Amino acid sequence: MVAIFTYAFVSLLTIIFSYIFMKKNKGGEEELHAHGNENRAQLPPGSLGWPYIGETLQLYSQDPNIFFSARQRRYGKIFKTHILGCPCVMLASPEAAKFVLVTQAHLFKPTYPKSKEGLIGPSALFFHQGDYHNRLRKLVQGSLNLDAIRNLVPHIDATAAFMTSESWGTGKVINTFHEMQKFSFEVGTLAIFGHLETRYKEELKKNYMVVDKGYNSFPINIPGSPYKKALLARERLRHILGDIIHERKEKRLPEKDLLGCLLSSINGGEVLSDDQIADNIIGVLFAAQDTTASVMTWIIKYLHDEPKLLEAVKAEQNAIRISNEQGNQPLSWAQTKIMPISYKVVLESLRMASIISFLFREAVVDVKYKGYLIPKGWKVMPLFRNIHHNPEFFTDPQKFDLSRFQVAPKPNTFMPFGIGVHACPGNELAKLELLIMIHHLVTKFRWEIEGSQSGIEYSPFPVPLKGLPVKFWRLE
Ligand code: HEM
Repeated sequence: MVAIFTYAFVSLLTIIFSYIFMKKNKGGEEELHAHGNENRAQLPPGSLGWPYIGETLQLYSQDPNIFFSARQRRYGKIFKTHILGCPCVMLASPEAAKFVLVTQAHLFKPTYPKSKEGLIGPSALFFHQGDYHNRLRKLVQGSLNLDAIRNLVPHIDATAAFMTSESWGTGKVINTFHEMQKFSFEVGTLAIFGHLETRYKEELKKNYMVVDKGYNSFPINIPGSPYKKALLARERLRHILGDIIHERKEKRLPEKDLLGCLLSSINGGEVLSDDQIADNIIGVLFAAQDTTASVMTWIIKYLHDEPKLLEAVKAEQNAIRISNEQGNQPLSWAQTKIMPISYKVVLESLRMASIISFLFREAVVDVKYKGYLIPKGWKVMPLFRNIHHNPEFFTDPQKFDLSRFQVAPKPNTFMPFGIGVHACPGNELAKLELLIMIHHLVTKFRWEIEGSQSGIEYSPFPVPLKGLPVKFWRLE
């Protein structure tokens, strides 16, 4: 009964949401007719579903991966659909992903619902193309390059040690995803601010969590709704960031963290405004936290499910721990570079979980690709997960198998961090923090997954059901 009500409720919300979205995007349908018969014939195969709602209900009433792979089986690697009020072209081939994200990236712009843009901040780099994006991207990349992150190793190591010592190890059930969110938030703030006073960090964390919750909720701006609460928390975040920015400006210290890079940027005599800086800080926190936390949660599950592999990872990490006087010395940058088994665990987990299953772009002009028309205004979605799970590129794709990374995957078949001008500038930091967390987990704990339920929930990234409840016991 509850399931029927939930389904009916979700369906109703979906219809309302589709309608609102559709009104905003009415260009899509009109575009389709404006092209006339000749071009209409060139649209990719696939179904646009029912009038107005398209295939939105089908997408939301099942696992999205099944929705996409069923259509790929039926129509091939390029197909059209209509979801959330938008006509879309789905692309499940490496060549098509490269076309949209790299070689012809100027024909496609990033696109996000306005409600989400408002929560992060309109000046965050991932909403932009062109000069402003280039400028911001250089700054973000500069603060996350290898030289910058190698200095973070002792701090990430200390954070992982502290977090796993706090409440773990007593056999109490913990929500793995929530714990990993705390960890990735700490690492994110390290990269952004270096050392930040605890009172600021606590305020940021408290309000950021409300924003994060609202981001994943239905965007209805009425008092008490998670979305409204998130908007209010976003305002508070802006104030806190305003104070931090002000303090940093007063100190006039040339820091190399992201805030330092943003503050010292001068372009044609112009500095970035405090709003631009705040939007980009919230943007990076957003890009860094749930992504890394979801992948770490999957790693804990995969290692649990593969006992032999877990033993091999333990042997690799214990050798390092012994050379560090049983963990009394911190991990070094050089040591994080000699973890070949653990590194492949990270890569294979990124492939298996494909937590960013697809990206959204929008065609800025009519585009022809492989004889098909992608009309201006249509959404275009490179389907990473379909590519990562295609047996043409990864044999027996459902199997967790490190040997597939013995050689580099074929070009554009492995894109967990995207490709092209918007590819993830935090990818090295993400892999580094995952390796450091693996080191602490396998050398100090054994763990059991609580309950027998398997399944996936979306928050919005896929994570094991209920955030993977796990009992950890200390090894010593
Ligand atoms: C395992 C963890 C992560 C995954 C899977 C991931 C994945 C991605 C992907 C696929 C994109 C491309 C989006 C697009 O093309 O539209 C992206 C962009 C981005 N990521 Fe990550 N990311 C992760 C962690 C991080 C971390 C730790 C940071 C920062 C500390 C970060 C910062 C960013 C930023 C700022 C962008 C936007 C870049 C731009 O638009 O130019 N990410 N990420």
